[in-house]
Amino acid sequence: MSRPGLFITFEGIDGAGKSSHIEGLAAAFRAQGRTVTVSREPGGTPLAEKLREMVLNDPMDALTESLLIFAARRDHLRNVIEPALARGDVVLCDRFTDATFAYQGAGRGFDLDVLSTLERLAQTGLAPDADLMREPDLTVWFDLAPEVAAERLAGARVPDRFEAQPVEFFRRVAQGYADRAAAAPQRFARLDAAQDRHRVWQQLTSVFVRKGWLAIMVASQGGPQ
Ligand SMILES: Nc1ncnc2c1ncn2[C@@H]1O[C@H](COP(=O)(O)OP(=O)(O)OP(=O)(O)O)[C@@H](O)[C@H]1O
Ligand SMILES: Cc1cn([C@H]2C[C@H](O)[C@@H](COP(=O)(O)O)O2)c(=O)[nH]c1=O
Repeated sequence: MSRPGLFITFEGIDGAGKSSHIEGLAAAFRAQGRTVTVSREPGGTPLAEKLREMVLNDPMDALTESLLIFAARRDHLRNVIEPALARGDVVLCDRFTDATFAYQGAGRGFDLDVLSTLERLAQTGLAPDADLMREPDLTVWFDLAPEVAAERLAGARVPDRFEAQPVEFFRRVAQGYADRAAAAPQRFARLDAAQDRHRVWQQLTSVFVRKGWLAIMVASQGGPQ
């Protein structure tokens, strides 16, 4: 019997530790016989990856940034996410629309109502139910103090336009995530991302075990190297 697709997103400020765990989680789902699509935003299609390069590197105002991000998102939904969900895949996506509300909304101070309008335009009319606005089934929020994230990233790579922002920007972004989580507590799972990698992995997999999406045996075997 085919299983319904699952759309799972990973959120948090830069350096919170999301990427360190996504492949491990994909392996855990595959070990249970699920087909997994791993992707990221902005990005995930050739067009969206081109838009990502611009958003991360070229100077622009917050409206331009938001329009490009939602354009990338629609292309990603049309060509990758919706087809994968229709096949019954588990889709693991490094960031989605909560990032737009946190970074462009809370971080840059851009109008949240305009973002909600763009969200509805970009995320509706693609699923089998034409009226459905696609949203994640679960959003895992790696919650970490901006000062700790900055320490983790220091010297790790050349900073992009976002990573180069001051710590005050990331305080606003972190508050943006907290507001999103408070508004949708059923969808969000908060992890204490200040713990070491192994403990973060344990927190992460226990969320999926509690939901009945991963077996305890599979969850306890994987994890960070
Ligand atoms: N629990 C942890 N404790 C200490 N360091 C960690 C932990 N998790 C990840 N790191 C390190 O912190 C840095 C950032 O991790 P990672 O790239 O996974 O974060 P991210 O949330 O995906 O960041 P970004 O969104 O900016 O790509 C990496 O150098 C990684 O090795
Ligand atoms: C989806 C999305 C992303 N951003 C920002 C957040 C990050 O700084 C970068 C992506 O880099 P990562 O290393 O892949 O996490 O883009 C944003 O500002 N708004 C968004 O909607």
